[in-house]
Parts: sequence; C-alpha cells; structure tokens
Amino acid sequence: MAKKERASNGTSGGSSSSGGSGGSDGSPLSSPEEIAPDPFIETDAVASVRDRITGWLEADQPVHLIGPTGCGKTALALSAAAKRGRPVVWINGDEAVGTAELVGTHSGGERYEERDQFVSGVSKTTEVVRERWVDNPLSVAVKEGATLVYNEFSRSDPSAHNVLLSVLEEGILERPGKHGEDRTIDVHPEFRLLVTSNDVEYAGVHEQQDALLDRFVGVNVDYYDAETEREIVAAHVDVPEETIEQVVDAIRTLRDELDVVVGTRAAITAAEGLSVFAEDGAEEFGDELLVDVFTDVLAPKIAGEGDGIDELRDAISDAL
Ligand SMILES: Nc1ncnc2c1ncn2[C@@H]1O[C@H](COP(=O)(O)OP(=O)(O)OP(=O)(O)O)[C@@H](O)[C@H]1O
Repeated sequence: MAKKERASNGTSGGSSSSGGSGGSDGSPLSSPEEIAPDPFIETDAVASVRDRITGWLEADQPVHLIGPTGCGKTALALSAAAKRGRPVVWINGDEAVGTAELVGTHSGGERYEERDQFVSGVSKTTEVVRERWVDNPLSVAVKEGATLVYNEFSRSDPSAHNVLLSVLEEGILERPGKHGEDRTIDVHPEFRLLVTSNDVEYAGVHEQQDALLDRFVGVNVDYYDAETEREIVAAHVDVPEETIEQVVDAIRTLRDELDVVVGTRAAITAAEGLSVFAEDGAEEFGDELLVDVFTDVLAPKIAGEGDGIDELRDAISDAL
C-alpha cells in the first residue's frame, strides 16, 4: 500500500461531522498531542505562517485563517492549536450548526421522585422532571480555556454566531435556553478562537456579520512553494522521488491553467493513484496515465456539468 501510515485526525480528508470529535470519553476536548497533525511538514513557509497564527493567539486575538481549498488551512490551524499546549475543541461549520450546536441544549428530562412525609403514615410522592443541560463545543471551550478551532466557519448560518460577539467583546458567553444563575459563563482567560474559511466561501456562502469579522485578525494563506508541496506529498505517499516531482509539477501547471481549484490534497490523491495504476516499479509515467489519473482526481469538481468531463480531460491533456 502506498499510503503512509498516519494518525487520523481529520486533516487528510476533511471531517464531515459538525461537532468536535474530541476525546474518547465523548467530551469535545482533545489534548494538544491528540490533535497535532501527523505527518506535519514544517518548511520555512509552513513555520512562518503557523508562527503568525500562534503569535496572534498569544496576543489574545481571535484569528481568521483564509485561503483556497486544500491549501493546508486545517493542518495549519490544528498545528497552531497544538503548539499552544492548551486543550483543543474542534467544530466543523455547516448549515446544521445553530446556536444550540455551539453553546448547548437541553437533552430530555431526568425523572426522580420527591417524597414528603407529613405525619407518620401520611406522605405524598411527587414526580419531578429535571431538565438536563448538555454543553456543546463553544461552552466547553470557554469554560476550560481551550483553543476552539472552528473549521469552515463561513458555512454556518451567521445568526448562530451572535453568541460569539459577547464572548469576544465582554468575555461572557450567554447560553440561551439555559435557566438559572449559570445561564452565562465567564470566558476563561486562556480561551482562544481560531476559525478557517475558504476564500471563495468567505464572501459567498453566508455573509457573516461585519461586527463579528471586524474582531478577528485575518491571516491569508495560499498554496505553498513547490518544495513544500513535494515534501507534503512525500510525507503522505510512499512513492519514488521522481513520481513526487512529476505529480507536483503537473499539479502546479494545472493550478495555473484550469478553471477548477487544484489543491495540495489533489496532488496527494494523484500520487496515491499513480502508485497503484503504474506498471510495477515505474518511476515516471506516460502522458495518458497522467491525464487519466488527474481527470479522475479533479472530476468531482465539475460533477453534473454535462460535457464537463470531456472538456476537463482535454484541458488537462493540453496543459500537461
Ligand atoms: N504542513 C503539512 N504537512 C503535512 N501535510 C499537510 C500539510 N499541509 C497540508 N497537508 C495535507 O494537505 C492536504 C490538504 O490540507 P488541508 O486539509 O489542511 O487543507 P484545507 O485548506 O483545510 O482544505 P479544505 O479547504 O478543503 O478544507 C491534507 O491531506 C493535509 O494533510
């Protein structure tokens, strides 16, 4: 198998669940060691942007990491969060994320009986239903002083994020729906927020409130230099150096020439494909195999576009 053994932490395929996976006890909290991406390549380019992120977090600034699909935002965010050495809570933005998914909700009732003994032989039993409150990632993170990594945050409905304003501005989290004195939580001084957005979706999917976006510093990232991309692909796929070079050269050409987004993940997938489809032990590949593999890898980006596949194959063939 060409795929290198690695710990699974959601950075290679993108997690689809909204809630953080967290630790094995069902808590959304993970230790820094658990979420640190592995493998994680740290060339100068990678370290410099990761250190910008950790620097801003140290300065107590919420960070918005913005960049194109598959450029390494999630890996950077998790690496920066792990570097802080605080527990980490992870959440993935999507349409289903509302205020309750962030702050918590009542999860049914707990029944118990209260017994009043009036006089000897006369008693009354009352069944009481007590609502049980379950915290969700944001509440857990602000209580524990964790780093909240909120991936693809612009995919969630902006109204879900109203609660973030008072967290960032006043250091208070309100839990709508929760009754009693502990309806609000004082934000732990070590709590930090790190959100990521795809640069297209940042403006496109849901326009987030300016009042909220203004409170973040924005760190913009792009695809890495060729040497960094080669090292990343080599860290994920066990193929000869020549194959890595050929794949990364091709990916960078296609990125410039095609209308579809061609990320570093596509390079990793193509290298995995080539290692399976190539003749045994081949280090370089014929044009036809390259075109086939890249067409398959990039096809999902134009799914449902009629003649799209033929056009994509021709464009890839012309570019390579
Ligand atoms: N520094 C790195 N070291 C090792 N692998 C990396 C590094 N940066 C990115 N990768 C790998 O490249 C691929 C894309 O990275 P990642 O998922 O972080 O990108 P992304 O920008 O978050 O993507 P998307 O926009 O699709 O969510 C993943 O397989 C990831 O493991």
